[in-house]
Amino acid sequence: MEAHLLRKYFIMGSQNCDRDPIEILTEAVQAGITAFQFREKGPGSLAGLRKVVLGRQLREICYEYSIPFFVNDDLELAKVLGADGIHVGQDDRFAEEVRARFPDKIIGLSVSNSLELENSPLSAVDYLGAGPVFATGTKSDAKTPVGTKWISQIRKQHPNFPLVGIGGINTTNSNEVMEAGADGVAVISAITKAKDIQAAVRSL
Ligand SMILES: Cc1ncc(COP(=O)(O)OP(=O)(O)O)c(N)n1
Ligand SMILES: Cc1nc(C(=O)O)sc1CCOP(=O)(O)O
Ligand SMILES: [Mg+2]
Repeated sequence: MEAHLLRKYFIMGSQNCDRDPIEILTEAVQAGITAFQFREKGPGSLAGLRKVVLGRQLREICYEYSIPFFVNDDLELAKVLGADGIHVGQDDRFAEEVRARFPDKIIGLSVSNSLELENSPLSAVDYLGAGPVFATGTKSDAKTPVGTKWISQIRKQHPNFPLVGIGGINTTNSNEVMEAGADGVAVISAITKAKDIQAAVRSL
């Protein structure tokens, strides 16, 4: 994949939103996000048909603005929505299985420590999501923050592998993540909770 697509990677589900998710994503794409992940998960999230209906609307916005659209975890949903990519974690479906099923989609994999990295099938995935870099209140089962050191360690081991930092990243600390060697930053609350999404995306 082209690593520049990871530069400002926005992740969102309706459970992250205090107002209409369609409005939030529209403002974010207009402000210059480079990728979007639909992560409808956790307390307050939609299920079943309501999840699919929202996913279709968000997918359409990304299509209109030529932004790659990813689905988190849910392979069936990714298929139904015609997603460009899928993000899976260490506790989700095996990345090789996802690759076998979706040879043409962009596949992202989470890595939080050296053991996970060593055991990761890098040949089956297109980018790594590394974190949580900083403490996050958004994901209740997030691991202990690993700091920007984790980003620089991965970058040292894999100089050219597409890499995005995630977890507690905001407009004031995103530069640290970039300086450590990431190709980009993946954020939820830095955009969903921003008073001015245009300014937030610009600063990231
Ligand atoms: C870009 C990106 N990186 C990491 C994650 C986290 O994935 P995972 O560890 O599977 O946790 P959940 O998001 O499924 O709760 C991600 N979603 N995106
Ligand atoms: C979805 C997710 N994954 C993480 C990981 O470490 O893998 S942290 C996280 C939540 C990111 O939300 P915020 O930008 O609001 O901190
Ligand atoms: Mg997951």
